[in-house]
Amino acid sequence: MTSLISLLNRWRLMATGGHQPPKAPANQLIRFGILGAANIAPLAIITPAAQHPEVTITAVAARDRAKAEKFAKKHKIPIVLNSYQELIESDQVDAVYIPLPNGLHLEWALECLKKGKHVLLEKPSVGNEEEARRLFGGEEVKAAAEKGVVMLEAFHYRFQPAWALFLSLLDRTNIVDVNVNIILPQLFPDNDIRFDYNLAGGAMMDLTYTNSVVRAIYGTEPEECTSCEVQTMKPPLDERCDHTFSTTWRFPGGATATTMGTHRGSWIEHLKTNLPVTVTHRAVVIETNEEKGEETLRKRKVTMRNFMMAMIWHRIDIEDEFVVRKKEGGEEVRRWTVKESRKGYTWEEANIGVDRKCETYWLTYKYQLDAFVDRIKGREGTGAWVDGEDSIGQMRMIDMAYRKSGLPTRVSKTS
Ligand SMILES: NC(=O)C1=CN([C@@H]2O[C@H](COP(=O)(O)OP(=O)(O)OC[C@H]3O[C@@H](n4cnc5c(N)ncnc54)[C@H](OP(=O)(O)O)[C@@H]3O)[C@@H](O)[C@H]2O)C=CC1
Ligand SMILES: O=C1OC[C@@H](O)[C@H](O)[C@H]1O
Repeated sequence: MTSLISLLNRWRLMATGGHQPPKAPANQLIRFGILGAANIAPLAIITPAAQHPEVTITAVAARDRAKAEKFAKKHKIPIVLNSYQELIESDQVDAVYIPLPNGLHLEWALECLKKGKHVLLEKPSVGNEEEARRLFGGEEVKAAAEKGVVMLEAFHYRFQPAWALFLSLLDRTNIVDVNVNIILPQLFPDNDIRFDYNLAGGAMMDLTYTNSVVRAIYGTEPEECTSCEVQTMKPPLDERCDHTFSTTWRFPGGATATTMGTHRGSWIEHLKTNLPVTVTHRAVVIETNEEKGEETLRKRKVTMRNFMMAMIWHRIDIEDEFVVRKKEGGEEVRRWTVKESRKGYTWEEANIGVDRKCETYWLTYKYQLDAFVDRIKGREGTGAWVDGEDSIGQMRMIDMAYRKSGLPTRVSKTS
C-alpha cells in the first residue's frame, strides 16, 4: 500500500513539475533557445529547465511564426524569433536544444557550433556515420570546443540513477550476451517524421536506444551485424523506412547481442515485456577452497525493465547461479540460485557512491540537463556522458544494420 501511494505521488509530481527552485542571478544563467515547436520539447527541456536553478528558456523559433507564438505563450517563453537561423544568432541564447527531424540535425548543429552555441542534440545525432564524423570530428566542433562549447547527443536514459545502478551490477569483461527489446504500440501515425526517409526516418534510427544500450554495456564497438530483419512501411508509404527490426551482432571475443524494436507492437506486448535489457555473463570463479579442493563459480544474469524511463517504474532483477565443483575433474558438488531485485529511484536508493541531491520524480531529461550544465560550467558530473566518439559509433552501428537489412542508409537534407 505504501509503495502504491509513493508511486502515485511520484507520478503526480512528474505530471505537475514538482519543485521549481528560484533562478540564479542572470549572469550565471544558461539561456536556452528551442528550434521548432516540437512535441518532445516540454518533456525534454521545458520541465527540466523549470526544475534547474541555472537554466532558463528564453526563445523559440518555428517554421511558422504563429505556431511558435502559440507554443511560447503556452510555455511562457519570452522571445519568439522568425527563423531557426535568427534564434541561433540571437545574443539572448547561450545553448540550443535541437528536437528537429533527424535529417535536419546535422545542418542546424553545425550552424550552432559556428555561432558558438552549446548544443543539446536529439538522438539519433545525424543521418549516418559519415555525417557523424563530419559533425563530431570536423573543424567546427574543434574550434567550438576550444571556446568551451559543449555538444551532447541526448541519450537521456544514460543519466538516471537506475541506469547507473544497473551498470554497476555488471561485470563487463565477462558478459557473453546482451538482449534489448523495445516494443512500442502504434503511438505515431504513418505520416510521422519517424517514417519519412527524406527526414532520415526509420525505426532503427528512432529506436537507436537499442544500439546505445548495447554499446554502453560492452563499452566497445561491434565487429559485425550478423543478421537484420526488417518490416517496412508499405506503398504508397516509403518502403525504405522500417517500422520493425530484429538484429543480431557479434562483439570482440565472440560476445553477442540481439536488438529488437518496433513501432507497431500491441499494448499488451508492450506492457508485458516492459522494455527489457538482459545481460548474461559467463560463469566465473569467485571463490576457491584449497583445503577441500573446490571452487565456486557464479553465472550472473541481470535484467532491467523499463530502462528508458526508469523513474516512471522500473525493476532490476539479478539472478546468480552458483555451482561448487571439484577443482580437479570438475565434478559438481552443489548448485543453487540466488535472486534479488533492486531499484534506484534516487542516487541514495541506488547506493553506488554518487552523492548528489535529486528527487524521485525527476525525469531522465532533468538528469541529462544537470550533466549538460555541469559540463558547461566545468563541474564534475556523475560520470555519465555521451562523447563524440560514442555518437559516431552509434551511427556506424545504425549504418551496419541498414546495410545488412538491404535498406539504404539514411542521408540528411544537407549532406
Ligand atoms: N529524447 C527523447 O525522449 C525523444 C527524442 N525525440 C527526437 O526528437 C526529435 C523530434 O521528435 P518529435 O518531437 O517527436 O517530433 P515532431 O513531430 O514534434 O517534430 C519536431 C519539429 O520538427 C520540425 N520540422 C522541421 N522540418 C520539418 C518537416 N519537414 N516535417 C516535419 N517537421 C519538421 C517542426 O518544427 P516547427 O515547429 O518549426 O514546424 C516540429 O516542431 C527527433 O529527432 C526524435 O528522434 C523524440 C521523442 C522523444
Ligand atoms: O524516447 C522515445 O520514445 C519513443 C520514440 O519514438 C522517440 O523518438 C524516442 O526518443
